[in-house]
Amino acid sequence: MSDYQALMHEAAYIGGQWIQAGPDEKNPVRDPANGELLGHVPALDAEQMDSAIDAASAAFDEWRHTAPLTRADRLYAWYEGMQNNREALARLMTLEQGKPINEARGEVDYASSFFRWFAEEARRFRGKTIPAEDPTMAVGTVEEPVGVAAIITPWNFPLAMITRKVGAALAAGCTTLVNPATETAFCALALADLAEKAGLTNGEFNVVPGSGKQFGERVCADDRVRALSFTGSTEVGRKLIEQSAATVKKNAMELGGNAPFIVCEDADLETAVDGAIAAKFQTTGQDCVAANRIYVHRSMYEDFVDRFVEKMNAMPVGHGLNEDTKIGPLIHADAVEKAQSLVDDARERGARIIGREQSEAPGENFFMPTVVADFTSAMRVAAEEQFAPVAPITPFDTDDEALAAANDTIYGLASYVFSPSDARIRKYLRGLEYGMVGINTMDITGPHVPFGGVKQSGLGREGGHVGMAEYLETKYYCMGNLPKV
Ligand SMILES: NC(=O)c1ccc[n+]([C@@H]2O[C@H](COP(=O)([O-])OP(=O)(O)OC[C@H]3O[C@@H](n4cnc5c(N)ncnc54)[C@H](O)[C@@H]3O)[C@@H](O)[C@H]2O)c1
Ligand SMILES: N[C@@H](CC=O)C(=O)O
Repeated sequence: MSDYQALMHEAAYIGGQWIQAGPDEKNPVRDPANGELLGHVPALDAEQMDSAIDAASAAFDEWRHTAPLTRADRLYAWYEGMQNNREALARLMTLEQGKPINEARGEVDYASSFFRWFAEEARRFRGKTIPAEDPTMAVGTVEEPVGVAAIITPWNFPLAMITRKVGAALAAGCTTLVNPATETAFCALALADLAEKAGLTNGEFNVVPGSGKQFGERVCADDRVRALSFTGSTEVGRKLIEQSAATVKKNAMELGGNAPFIVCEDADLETAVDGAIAAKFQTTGQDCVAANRIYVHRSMYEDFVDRFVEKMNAMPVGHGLNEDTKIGPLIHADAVEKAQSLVDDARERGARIIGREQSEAPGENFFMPTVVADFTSAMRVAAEEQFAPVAPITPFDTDDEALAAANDTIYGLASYVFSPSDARIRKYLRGLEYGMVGINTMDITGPHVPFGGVKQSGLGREGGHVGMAEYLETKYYCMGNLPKV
C-alpha cells in the first residue's frame, strides 16, 4: 500500500467512528487527468446526515468547556500530522483534484498553516471591559462559541477550504460538520484520519460526504446548527442564505470572484507578466482569486501580450504527478466545454484568440491555455468566472477608465494592481470595490490575513485575527448594585 492509500477511507467520519454507507450509496471518485477510478466515497442519506448533527451537537458542551490550551494542542497535533504526511496528502490531492504536485504540496502547507494559526489564536480571544456610566456597575463582554457549525466546501482547494473554516471553528469552541465536494472527498477523509490521530474523536470534527444539496437542506432546517459556512459559487451561496433564514443562522459565505488585474503605464513589464501568469494559471485557473480580466495600459499592451503568450506557451500541460507539469486537467468535461464556449463567444464578438491548438490537449478534461486578447465588456469572459486557463487581456488609456471597468461586476473578491507610484496605488486601493487588493504581487493569501469579498462575493472574513469571529457570539453583561470603589 502506498503512503497516500493509507489515508484513503471509503467511509464517513462521524462521532469519532468510521461509518460505512450501503452498497448503492457510494460515489465514484476519479482521477480527472485520465478517468481512472480511485475509489468510492459514501453518499450519506438524510438519516445519516441527521445522525452527524446529533454527534456534533452531543459533543458541543464538552468541547466548548475544554480548556483553550487543550483545544490548541489538538489543533497543533493535527497541523503536525498534516506536515508529517505532506507528500501523501499532496499525491492524493493531485490524483483526485488534478493540480500539479508542487501546487498540491503548497496547498498542504497552506492548509495546515490554518491549524497552527488557530491553535495560537485559540488562547488569545477574550472579552472586553467597558467603562460603566454608573460607578456601582461593571460592564463587559465575554466571547462564546456559537454552537454546531456546518461547513460546505468545493473541490478546487480540497484541504485549505476545510482547514480555514474548521481551524477557526474548533479554536472558538464550536463543533463541526463538513460536507466536502464529492470530487475531492478523499482529501477530507484523509483529514479525518489525521484528526482521529490528533485526538479529535468525540464528534468535534465530522466528515459527512454526500449530496451538498441534501446536506444544506438538513443543516439549514435544524435549529441545533447555529452557523453555516460555505465556500463555492455565488449561485449556491444565495440559496443557502435563503434556506438558513428559516433558523436564522450565522452565515459565512466565500463565493465567486471576477478579479481584475491592472497593469499601469509605469509598471515593470516583466514583474507584471510574471504576476499575471501566476495569478491566472495556479490550480489551472480554477481559483476564486484567479486573474479573470487583465487590463494593461495601451503603451505596453502589445509587448505584454507577446511576453504573456510566450510564457504561457512554455508551460507544460499534463498529469499533475509529473514534476514539471504546470497546467493540469480541469475537474470535469463540463468545465472544458464551458471554457470552449467562453472562447467561442469572444471570438465571435471580435477578440483575438491566441494559444496552442486544443487538439494538443493530452486528455478530454484538459484545456490548452489560451489568451483572449482585446476582450470587451460585451463578452461573456468579462462577466463570468472562467475557472479555466483562459486569460482575457485588453488595453486601457486612463486610470479612471481601468477603475470603472474593474468595478463593473457583481463580484468583489480579489483584485490586483501593478504600479510603483504611491499616489496611483492609493487611488486604486481606495477605488477598487474588492475585499482584497494585491499591490505589485499576486501572493495575497495566508493564515494571517482576513480573506473574503464584498458585493456578491460573500459575507464575512476567514483567517487572520477576525477569522474566529464567524464562530463566536459576544455576550454582554452588566453587574449592578456593586459597592462604590
Ligand atoms: N471565495 C472563496 O474563498 C472561494 C474559494 C474557492 C472557490 N470559490 C468559488 O467556488 C466556485 C467553484 O466551486 P463549484 O463550482 O464546485 O461551486 P458549487 O457552488 O457548485 O459547489 C460548491 C459546494 O457546494 C455544494 N453544493 C452544490 N449545490 C448545493 C446546494 N444546493 N446546497 C448546498 N450545497 C451545494 C457542492 O457539493 C460543493 O461541495 C467558484 O465560483 C469559486 O469562485 C470561492
Ligand atoms: N486561492 C484561494 C482559495 C480560492 O479558491 C486561497 O488562497 O485561499
